[in-house]
Amino acid sequence: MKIVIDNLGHVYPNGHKALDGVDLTLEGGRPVALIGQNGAGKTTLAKHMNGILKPTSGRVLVDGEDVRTAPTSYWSRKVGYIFQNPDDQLFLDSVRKEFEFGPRQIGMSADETRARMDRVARLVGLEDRLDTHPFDLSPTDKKFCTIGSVLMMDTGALIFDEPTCGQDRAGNERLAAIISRLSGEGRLCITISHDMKFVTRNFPRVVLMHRGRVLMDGPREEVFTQADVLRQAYVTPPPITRVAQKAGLDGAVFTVPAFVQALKAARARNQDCRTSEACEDRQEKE
Ligand SMILES: Nc1ncnc2c1ncn2[C@@H]1O[C@H](COP(=O)(O)OP(=O)(O)OP(=O)(O)O)[C@@H](O)[C@H]1O
Repeated sequence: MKIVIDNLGHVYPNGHKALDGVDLTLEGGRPVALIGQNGAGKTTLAKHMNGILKPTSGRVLVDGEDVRTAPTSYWSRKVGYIFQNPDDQLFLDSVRKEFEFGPRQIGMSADETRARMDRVARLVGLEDRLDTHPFDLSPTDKKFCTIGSVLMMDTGALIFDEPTCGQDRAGNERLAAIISRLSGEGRLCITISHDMKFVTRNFPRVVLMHRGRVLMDGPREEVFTQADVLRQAYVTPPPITRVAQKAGLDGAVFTVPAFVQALKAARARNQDCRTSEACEDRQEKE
């Protein structure tokens, strides 16, 4: 799946310009995080990728097809959108019915639907809850029910809008495992998130938005070392990254093991410096 966004602009009917010349190419099985402060335009951008919104200028191409040329129902078979609030998505009286709903709309056979349901229910951890009413699920499982119902459509790309909102640590780990699995299958996973710990741990590519534009797009290691740009966009790196930066450790540090490694490397460099004549000379000069 390849999504090309070409000079995309979006002005809402009330005249508010939410996107202003966005250029992006999203492709393949490398998970991408969309970050930026509230109102930066992340959701507006993502909603163009499956035709929920149509460009007011520029173009969005999904596998070469312009999103303006077909209704949202067509794009939802190609790009799944998992909304932030499960209550906006769930409306049937069992997990099973939620999972069957999408496939039924597109005329999938009963056998195919059953086979998919087995796979998806296992992936989202709801194989024992298929006959439960979604409103009787825990908030975490409710979220996984919405994810499962979208996964049933077997789309090449998936958009997760604030998926960690209201999740506990175990929920975040389940989510990370699902995104990793889907990416490993070559699906394009795009995630909107304000949770920088989740972003830095799970998304090799990060797109930073600010006032309807892309401010940075690159590997997380590059994006999270641009402290000035992040500040300009009101994005705060995770605490461990900030501590490492304040301590002058090299590179972008996102985890405790990486912190320990960077600290050891810095100590070893200092040790080498103390024992080498060249460093002693340099230190004397300094
Ligand atoms: N239906 C709408 N009509 C008018 N303006 C809107 C509409 N939806 C969003 N906006 C405005 O467009 C801008 C971008 O909103 P959007 O929801 O895309 O931002 P976001 O980066 O996803 O923010 P958040 O992180 O809070 O979800 C904001 O100023 C928002 O108020």
